[in-house]
Amino acid sequence: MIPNVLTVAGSDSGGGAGIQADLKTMLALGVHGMSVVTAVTAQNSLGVQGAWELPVEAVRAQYRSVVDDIGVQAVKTGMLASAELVEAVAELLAGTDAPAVVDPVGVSKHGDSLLAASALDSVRTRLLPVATVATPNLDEVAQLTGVRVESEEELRRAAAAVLAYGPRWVLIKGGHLPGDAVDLLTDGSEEHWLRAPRHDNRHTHGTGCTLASAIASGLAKGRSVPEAVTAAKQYVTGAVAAGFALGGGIGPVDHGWRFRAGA
Ligand SMILES: Nc1ncnc2c1ncn2[C@@H]1O[C@H](COP(=O)(O)OP(=O)(O)OP(=O)(O)O)[C@@H](O)[C@H]1O
Ligand SMILES: Cc1ncc(COP(=O)(O)O)c(N)n1
Repeated sequence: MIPNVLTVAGSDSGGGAGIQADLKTMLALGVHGMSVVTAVTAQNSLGVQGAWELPVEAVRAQYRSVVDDIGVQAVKTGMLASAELVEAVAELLAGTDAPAVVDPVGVSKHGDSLLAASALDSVRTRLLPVATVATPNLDEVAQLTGVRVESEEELRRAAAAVLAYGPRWVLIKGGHLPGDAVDLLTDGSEEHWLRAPRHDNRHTHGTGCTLASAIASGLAKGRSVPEAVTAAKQYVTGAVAAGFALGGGIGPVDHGWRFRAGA
């Protein structure tokens, strides 16, 4: 049986992040990918030129179509744009019997806002409590909790501040710190440090989406959270190492790096 994984996220016309990154990751990791589109962005390697949210009923209808007929073994959320969409998706997740990986996408790599400031409170109080794993980057940690991380030691304080909102596990992504690419996974009692060499590659568009979708794919296959996160980190590290120059700015990671390595 091939597990079904659902992404609830925004479309990236450039194909490097969002829904497109999620579905490519799912194909590469051997699960069946499905999508609920929350917003459409006009986006490329230079930034986000425009963004349009879908009506909340369109998001609910897509979700119900997939879950009620096909069924899901894991869900991943990404760009949710507004408080109304965050709250609707949190309610849908709460009624779904599958693990949820919540990537609380706030700002794109180019600094374009992908979430209204008025939605932050709904992320804290409605979305994070229904997450099996929340995967904020350091900017999102600062936005959501006020904790600013400038060194590896401070990742622990960031994790505690996010866990206080109720996700079962948190993976704090230290990709924006200098030095090794170090992330901290914890549920408040166990700690797992995930360390990979930093690849000196500026083509890192979509790393966060790719990592969260890879975790959801592992959970859908029945792996534990630490096992799924460890495998996902290996996949994203290889994808960053192979990332390619596309357009005039920050190119995408290579979701197909394992196929090419084996070709
Ligand atoms: N240059 C790099 N080399 C190796 N790993 C990296 C690099 N940059 C980021 N990572 C890893 O990629 C994953 C995503 O981390 P990052 O902090 O970039 O997330 P993000 O900012 O949410 O990504 P996104 O660009 O999708 O918003 C983490 O496991 C991080 O350690
Ligand atoms: C639709 C969508 N979702 C998520 C991201 C974050 O990815 P990045 O930080 O690499 O720009 C994005 N740029 N676009």
